[in-house]
Amino acid sequence: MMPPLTATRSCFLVGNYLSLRIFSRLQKTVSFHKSLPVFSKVGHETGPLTLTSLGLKSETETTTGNEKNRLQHGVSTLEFPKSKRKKVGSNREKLVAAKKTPDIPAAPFAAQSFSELGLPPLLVDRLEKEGFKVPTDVQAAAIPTILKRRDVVIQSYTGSGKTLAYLLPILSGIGPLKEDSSTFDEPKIKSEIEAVIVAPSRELGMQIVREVEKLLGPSDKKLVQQLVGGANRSRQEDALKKNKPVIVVGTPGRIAEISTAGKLHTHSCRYLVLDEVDELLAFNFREDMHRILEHVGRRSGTGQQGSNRSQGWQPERQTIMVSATVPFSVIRAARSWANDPLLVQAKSVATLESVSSSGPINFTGTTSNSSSSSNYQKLPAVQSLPPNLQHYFFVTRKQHKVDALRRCVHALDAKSSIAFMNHTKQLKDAVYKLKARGIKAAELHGDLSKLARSTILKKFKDGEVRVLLTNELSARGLDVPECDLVVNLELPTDSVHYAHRAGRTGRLGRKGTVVSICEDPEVYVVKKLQKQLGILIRGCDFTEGKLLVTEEEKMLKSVRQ
Ligand SMILES: Nc1ncnc2c1ncn2[C@@H]1O[C@H](COP(=O)(O)OP(=O)(O)OP(=O)(O)O)[C@@H](O)[C@H]1O
Repeated sequence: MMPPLTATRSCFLVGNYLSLRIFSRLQKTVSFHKSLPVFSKVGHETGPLTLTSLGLKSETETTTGNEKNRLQHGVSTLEFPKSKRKKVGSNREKLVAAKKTPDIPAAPFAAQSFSELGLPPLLVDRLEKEGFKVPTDVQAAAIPTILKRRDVVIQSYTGSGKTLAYLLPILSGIGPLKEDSSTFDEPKIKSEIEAVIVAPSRELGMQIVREVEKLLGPSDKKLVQQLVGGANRSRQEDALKKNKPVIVVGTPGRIAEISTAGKLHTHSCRYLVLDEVDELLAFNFREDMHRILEHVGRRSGTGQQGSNRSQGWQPERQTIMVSATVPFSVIRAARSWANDPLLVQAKSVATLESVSSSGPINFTGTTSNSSSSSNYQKLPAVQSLPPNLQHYFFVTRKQHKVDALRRCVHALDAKSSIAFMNHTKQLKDAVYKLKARGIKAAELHGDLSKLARSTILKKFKDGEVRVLLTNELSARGLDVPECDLVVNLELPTDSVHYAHRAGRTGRLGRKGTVVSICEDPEVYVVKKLQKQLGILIRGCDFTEGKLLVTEEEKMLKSVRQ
């Protein structure tokens, strides 16, 4: 269990960052397997806060953050004279309005239709029925590239539609919606999986399953099978046998377990997707990922396990790696695991060679030769964070944090909020306090059973829970479009975690607000995050039921008194 994020620990995280980089590098020199060189030392499938990404963290930092803020938010300064204190009530109204309207005017739509991307008519029809009419930018870039059978690394900001960006080309090639679906009913001698999708958490895995089921429709939904941890394994194995799915979606541990037991046949698999790939590089996934990478799409007799690379063997599969945050370790992994992969971003498709020559590809990326923390570069944070987010911080004492959260929810009239904490015990206390104050709150963390987690998530999605208190478990991939507020009740350990937490709101062009509630000694951490992300995080106060942008120094003084 990690200690609380105290000021001292924050100092350690940020101040001693260089030492951690060196430590991380030392670890990386100890490779577990030739083909798996990039696992960092920590991380958990069920998600207590980890330092995983410290080893992945950028050594770059914007020196012109204000310039970027001007561009992103239309504000010109970080200073807020008293005369410029303003209510954010208008933002609040817009948040509610954004929820009511089905149209998303700011959505990142590029191409006019899915059919112009080369998807089969059956699939396009199904998409239209499900309300997906126009592809997003990243879908417009990724779909034709994957259809051309290229391996890809897809990087685009949270909530930009990366899931469909890889699911649609896969469903064009396999299952009942594929181009020539008449061949789908061919009797199979042996049930073979054609696509394996790996996700770091059960929730994300289940979310992807639901997305595939939606597209396959009720009569064919058994063609996708979830293999997530925490669920009954023998039931999953029975379903594999009985339903003969073509797609499996799961967590690394469970997929590897069933594969090792000889009950998952993936040697002829055509697609391997690694969703949230930078998280999948974590140390605790290394053995399971090793198994998956070695067995998915590996035709028997074509290579010896563990020696494939040295013998020039290439797996006969398409490898698709996806995340909003793509550090250089992912690029290294892609070079090792994929076949001449391309980097697909919202408006570009490039070779990986172009990445290495131009340095980091986003704020979490580091070039292999950048070793000094003073070697900061400009950070295109916009690549990882949704464009319509407003970021604030509020300073208070530890014992007043939960009350600050309550005031924040009321001030913004937020209907659906996710509040992040780092430790389960404090999280439970916070839920208790919020409930005592009449707020519909619930907890979501790894100590709960899979069933309890799904029930709570459903309640949150249905609007029965107004504030969901959770930890890093929910920071990645969780898609609740209605979520209009993210609160960091405890600060994330670094900019990568901040980006994924923040990305739970403002999805697909919607507006969203992120408020970090911190103690006075932590303000410098917020400032550091602001710099690293290249965003403006404004000081705020909650007065008379409104969120007020404050004059930063004044607020700090009043808290210190
Ligand atoms: N073309 C589209 N039209 C309308 N809605 C879409 C479209 N593509 C995706 N969506 C919806 O947008 C939301 C966000 O998509 P998705 O979860 O794939 O984002 P993401 O980029 O993977 O985010 P994250 O990085 O947080 O995992 C989902 O609710 C999805 O159903």
